[in-house]
Amino acid sequence: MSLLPKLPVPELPTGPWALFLDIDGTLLEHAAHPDAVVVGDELRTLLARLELQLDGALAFITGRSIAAVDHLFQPLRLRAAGLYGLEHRLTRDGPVEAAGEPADIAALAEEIEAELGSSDVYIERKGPILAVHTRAAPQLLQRATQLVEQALGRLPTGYRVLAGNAGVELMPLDAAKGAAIRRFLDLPAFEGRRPVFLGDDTSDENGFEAVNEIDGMSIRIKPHGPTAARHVLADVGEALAWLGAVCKRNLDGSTGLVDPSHRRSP
Ligand SMILES: O=P(O)(O)OC[C@H]1O[C@H](O[C@H]2O[C@H](CO)[C@@H](O)[C@H](O)[C@H]2O)[C@H](O)[C@@H](O)[C@@H]1O
Ligand SMILES: [Mg+2]
Repeated sequence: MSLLPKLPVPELPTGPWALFLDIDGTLLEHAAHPDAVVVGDELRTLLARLELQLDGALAFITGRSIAAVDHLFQPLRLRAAGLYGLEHRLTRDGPVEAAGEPADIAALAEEIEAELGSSDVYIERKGPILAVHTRAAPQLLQRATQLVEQALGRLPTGYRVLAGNAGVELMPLDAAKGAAIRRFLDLPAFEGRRPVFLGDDTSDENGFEAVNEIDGMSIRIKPHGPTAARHVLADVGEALAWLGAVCKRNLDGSTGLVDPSHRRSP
């Protein structure tokens, strides 16, 4: 990670490319509760157009479950890696293997719920991942972090604690956005394309590192400190404006965004 000044985001990537999108804090403004975010029709239309222009080489890379993503964006369904890559939908209409909740994570969730659960603290149970949201009670973030860190000692090895945006998450070590992006790049629809990844959070840093390693474009939204991303955008508004400009330029036919030799894959 570096504090070096970041390059402005290029107007458009050159050559065939693929788009990987974080959701919260990148495409959607944060809201008081995970269920309170708003997906507008304009965003749905923009994503559907970009997906078409990219011949299917677009995927959500998110900490949410894919079921939660589908609910938010319905009726739009896109390729997705959910739960930081623990879940995948590799084709638009393909199946998702939902990850179950291990008994020890369920017990921990109930324990934290008993101590902190209130209208101000939301404990989001996402199968093997537990997120404790303290946006409405920032004074409880320290205690929430302490509880999940203490639990690490009791759980089987293979879990880590990651600071979230106004909260904290406990997750398996193999939940990582970089690996999720690499998995998509092995698919025919993504072959030979340069990855472009937009994200806003600590959990996106691993994705930035992965795309940097393969000559992709890493773009961090609203960085608060050091980031591995090579480009920055100020906020969700700028991210949407950039995506909108990319889409419009392609509609105008003035970019090589779509390589016509690429077959549209399922
Ligand atoms: O990887 P992302 O797509 O950015 O998802 C990260 C987490 O986003 C959600 O929580 C965050 O957004 C909520 C809505 O704005 C906000 O209320 C919460 O404080 C944020 O932490 C989602 O609920 C999590 O499951 C994701 O991991
Ligand atoms: Mg995010």
